[in-house]
Amino acid sequence: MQITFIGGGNMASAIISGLVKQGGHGISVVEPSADKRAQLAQTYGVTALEQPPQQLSTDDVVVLAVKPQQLKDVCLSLAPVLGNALVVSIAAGVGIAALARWLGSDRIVRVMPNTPAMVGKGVSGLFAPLGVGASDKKNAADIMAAVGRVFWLESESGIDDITAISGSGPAYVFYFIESMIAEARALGFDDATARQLVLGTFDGAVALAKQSDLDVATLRANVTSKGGTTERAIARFEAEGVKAAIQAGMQDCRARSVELGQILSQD
Ligand SMILES: NC(=O)C1=CN([C@@H]2O[C@H](COP(=O)(O)OP(=O)(O)OC[C@H]3O[C@@H](n4cnc5c(N)ncnc54)[C@H](OP(=O)(O)O)[C@@H]3O)[C@@H](O)[C@H]2O)C=CC1
Ligand SMILES: O=C(O)[C@@H]1CCC=N1
Repeated sequence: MQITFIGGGNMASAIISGLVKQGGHGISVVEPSADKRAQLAQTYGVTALEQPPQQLSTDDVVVLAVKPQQLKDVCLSLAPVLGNALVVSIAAGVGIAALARWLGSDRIVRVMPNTPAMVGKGVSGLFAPLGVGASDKKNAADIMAAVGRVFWLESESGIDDITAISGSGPAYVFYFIESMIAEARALGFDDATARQLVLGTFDGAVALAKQSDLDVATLRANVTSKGGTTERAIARFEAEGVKAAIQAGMQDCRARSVELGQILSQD
């Protein structure tokens, strides 16, 4: 596959790193920053361009990896050279109808990836409208499968849903990790030890949740001895509304995805 990324920032780099490890693809990246171009070429051995190619072919796949706010201008400038290339947009919010209007093509798949793609542990939600063919869907899924797990969504609003779960989710997890490391430091552990204690705990808990036949609520109950220490911590979390805050945060995240789509898709 010949894949051209438009935008070589955080998420594009994460996907490119997985594709390069897999091998067998021709990858180029269009990126305005000279420093980022040099870094991408050096780290991944990809072709880094300042401007999009003069013409794309029907067999090409173009991955739109710029910020949602940059997407309209990027699509309008791509339209004359796009030909009939398949477009994969990883941008939050902006819907297929607006993309199709700006690109003059509806051969589009939307994807919501996440940054653990960088280490091959990404989770991506994909949506393709009815007119997109099976081989285009397979190509889009193959790109994302190179960096992790792939889930097809039945409706485009599923992209907003999954943004609130897995797209933004790594930041929620890092927030929890950061909070625990800060408290471990406050208890007197040095930075490296605090990090190992907390990351080891996450690693172990996730591995146990994946391997166990028990659901996570039971696994939590198994740590929580009656009258013991964990019970106090969980009681404080509940009293402070931590679970409700996490759920409300996810709802706000989803609402922002919808709002971005409404604001940025107007014309
Ligand atoms: N980060 C994440 O966890 C996730 C991000 N996404 C989506 O991925 C997209 C990219 O996000 P992210 O990688 O974090 O953002 P970044 O800002 O890291 O990357 C965007 C890149 O696009 C470059 N750029 C700007 N204008 C153009 C242009 N005209 N042509 C080519 N490149 C251009 C930017 O350069 P410069 O900095 O010089 O402006 C920047 O390097 C967003 O739409 C986001 O919604 C989706 C899922 C997860
Ligand atoms: O914060 C954002 O808007 C992007 C989309 C999902 C994760 N990062």
